[in-house]
Formats: sequence, C-alpha cells, structure tokens
Amino acid sequence: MGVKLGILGLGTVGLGTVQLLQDLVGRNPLLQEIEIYRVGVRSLAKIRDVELPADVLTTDLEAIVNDPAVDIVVELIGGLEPARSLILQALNNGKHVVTANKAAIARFGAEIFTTANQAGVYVMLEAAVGGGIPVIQPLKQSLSVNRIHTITGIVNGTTNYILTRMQTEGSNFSDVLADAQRLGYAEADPTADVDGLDAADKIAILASLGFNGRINLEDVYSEGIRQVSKTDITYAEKLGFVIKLLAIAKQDTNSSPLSVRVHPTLVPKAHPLASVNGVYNAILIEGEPIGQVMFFGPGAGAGATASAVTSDIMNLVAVLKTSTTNPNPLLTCGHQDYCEIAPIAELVTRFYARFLTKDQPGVIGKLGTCFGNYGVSLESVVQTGFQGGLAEIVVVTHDVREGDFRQALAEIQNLAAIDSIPSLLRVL
Ligand SMILES: NC(=O)C1=CN([C@@H]2O[C@H](COP(=O)(O)OP(=O)(O)OC[C@H]3O[C@@H](n4cnc5c(N)ncnc54)[C@H](OP(=O)(O)O)[C@@H]3O)[C@@H](O)[C@H]2O)C=CC1
Ligand SMILES: N[C@@H](CC=O)C(=O)O
Ligand code: NA
Repeated sequence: MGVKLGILGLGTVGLGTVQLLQDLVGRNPLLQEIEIYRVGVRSLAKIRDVELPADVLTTDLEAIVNDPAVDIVVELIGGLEPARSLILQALNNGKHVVTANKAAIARFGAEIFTTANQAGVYVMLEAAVGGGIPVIQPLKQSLSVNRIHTITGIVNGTTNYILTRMQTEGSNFSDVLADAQRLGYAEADPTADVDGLDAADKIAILASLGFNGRINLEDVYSEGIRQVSKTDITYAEKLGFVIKLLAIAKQDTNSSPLSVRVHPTLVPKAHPLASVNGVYNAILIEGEPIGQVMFFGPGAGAGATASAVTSDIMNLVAVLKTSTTNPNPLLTCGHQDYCEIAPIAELVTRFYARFLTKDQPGVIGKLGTCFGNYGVSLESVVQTGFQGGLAEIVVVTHDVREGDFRQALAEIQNLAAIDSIPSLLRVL
C-alpha cells in the first residue's frame, strides 16, 4: 500500500468513491496503490452501506488534514465552511487535494489555487462540474490549444431532471424535486440547484478554464427554474422548443468582455442540447480551430461522480510516483488576472414572453408599437388561450439587446390593457 487517502465525507459521493476503491477488478492497476487511511464524517452512529475498519472512521476532520501520513485529502463534505479551511490546511501541510466542491472553488478558487501553487501541490476538481463527465481535464489539457468562443452547458442534473419530468409527464415541481433529493442528485440545500446558483458556480469554473482568467462570481448573472411553468413548457413545445436551464460563457471577439450567465432558455428542438434529458448533463464547447465538441454524460449521482473523483485521485497517485520537483503546468491553475464580464443589459439574444391581457381589440397592435419604439422586432406572436377571462399572448423576438427589451417591457407593463407578464425567457 503506497498512497494514503484522507477522505472527508461519506455521503452520496464519498460512499460511491469508497465503494469504487473497494472493488478494483478490471480497473486501472494504479488504484491498487491506494489505501483508504482515514474517512471523516459528522456522525459515527449512521448506518452506511460500506465496511471500513473501525479506526478508519473519525469525526475529527482537522486531524485528517494535519496527519503527516496522509498524502491526498479528498474533500467531499460540500458547503463553504469548514470545507474551505480544511482544504487550505491540507494544502499548507503539503497534501494534494481532490474536491467535488464547486461552491468552494467558485468562491475561494483564487485563495485555494494560490495556496496550492505556493505549497507545490495540486487541487483536482473533475467532479465539480458535470459529475462523471470528463470536462475539466479536457479543457485544461486537450482543448487548451484552441481559442474558445463559447461554452454552453446543461450543468445541473437536478434541474434538468425536474424540467424533463415536467415536460414529459406534466409532473409537479415539488414532487420531482423530492425524487431528485432521494436519488442523491440535489445539493444538501436544493435551493442552490433550483435557483441556478450551482450552475453559476460551475459555469464560472468552466469559463475560468476556457478563457484563462479568474471569474468574479458576483458578475455571473443567474436565474433558476422556479418561474418555469407547465404553461410555458407547453407553449415552448408548440413553438418548436424545449426549456432547459443553460449555463453560457461567450466571448464575441478576443478582446471583448465575456458574457457569463445562467437562465432557463428555450432551446430549438433540433439543437444537440435539446435532447439531453433527466440527470444527464452536456457541455458544448466551440472554439478555433476545433469547431464544436460536446461532452455528454451523467451529471450527478454516486457512481458517476465517484468515477470523476477517483480519476483525479489516480492522476495524483501517478504524480506521487514521479520524482520531479517542477509542477506539471497542465495540472496547476496559474490564473492571476480576472476576466472582464459584460453586464446582462448588453446581452444580445432572442426572448420569449407571455402576457396576460384584457380581451380588447388592438392589444397586439399596442404591444407591437411599444416593442417597435425600442427596436425590438418580433419573430412570432401567438394568441391561443384564455386564463380567467384574460387573453394569453406569447411573443418570440428576433435578436435584441436585453437592455432595450427591458425598456420596452417597462412601457408595456404600464399599458391599461396589460394584466401581467407571467413569463420571460431567453431563446437560444
Ligand atoms: N451528489 C452528487 O451527485 C454530486 C455532488 N457533488 C459535490 O460533492 C460534495 C458532496 O456531496 P454529497 O456527497 O452529495 O453530499 P452529502 O450531503 O450526501 O454528504 C456529505 C458528507 O459529508 C459529511 N459532512 C458534512 N459536513 C461535515 C462536517 N462539518 N464535519 C464532518 N462531516 C461532514 C457528512 O457526514 P454524515 O454522513 O455523518 O452526515 C456526509 O458524509 C458536494 O460538494 C457536492 O456539491 C458534485 C457532483 C455530484
Ligand atoms: N446538485 C448537483 C450535483 C452535481 O454537481 C446537480 O444536481 O447537478
Ligand atoms: Na466532471
């Protein structure tokens, strides 16, 4: 037994990782060099679907990161603290770290990677984005010779699972969320999933790798899926779209600011991301000279995420077996500067909007005039239903600057004929 692991956390991902490491037949022989030396948990009394010697489990996580015998710390407790402090202590103690914690990396990445670089150790995070899908290492290595233009992803398994079931079964939002929690997809606090914050953390990480700079998380615009209703899913379907929570990072020219955002989006049914359903994630990367490349696979769940965590551990085992003093630049993170992010008002996109209006003659004309005043041109206008005596009108615009569209909406909101604007979604 060569390399000693100190694993923090034995929940969905921790358990999946330990189970994988205890079942090595047919896997990479390097894994046989690993010893599960300590596993830190909150409760020793909890019954767990794994056998570990009694002296391996502990509730003293600090003792693990400070134990000189531990070579690699695998942080799978999630959340911000004590995860951040434990990662920093491990790095300061000269230990490599593997983490699945996108929340901590997206907020404290600068501090964590600076500490790792100073200590001459690595922080590996393949599981932090796209669960089991290899996307971090490909962006750092295989794709890094490209100039990346756009990263468009479905990067949250929980919300994709919810939207898929709402679309295919007409299911109710809260019932499906409970299923996603039971299946181990959701975060400990599922509002991070539902409100788009988990996807924002992930696109910040991908953008940082793709566009070679740090991303200030506060600059990432994010909307979740709470406002997506069955009505909108049905209208989108009729118009030839499906609704997906997309995370997008885009740079129009090499010198223009980045646009980094998360929001529910109408995706044309023929687009490759439209058929990514359930807990599956996909990340479409566009760059030069490669063109388009798409990564697809399970975005959450014990086994899939354990695959990513264990591949990182295996990379570090290989590093520990190699005796070089210079760090491998393809495994470190060397970003020092922050990327400039464009405000959401500058975004140019198509919009879908649903209006409830009084059933009066000329309403559509008034809407058209207000939009026209701000240079918003309409691709389609549909009036199909009635809700409680109000007419329902759905419009899809051509490409428009978001700031102009919002100004038109503010004027429309004041029209006497307008009751409300229940939905506003962007269109890919
Ligand atoms: N679930 C998924 O599909 C995926 C999760 N991730 C990320 O992986 C990480 C872990 O997620 P997941 O496995 O789902 O989380 P769980 O909530 O299932 O597991 C968390 C584990 O950490 C332990 N723990 C939490 N806080 C403490 C603490 N303060 N002290 C000691 N132990 C603690 C818990 O102990 P105890 O068991 O005793 O309560 C539990 O074993 C998160 O960062 C998450 O974002 C990434 C990709 C996919
Ligand atoms: N809660 C996350 C888990 C993986 O990162 C998700 O649903 O995608
Ligand atoms: Na991944």
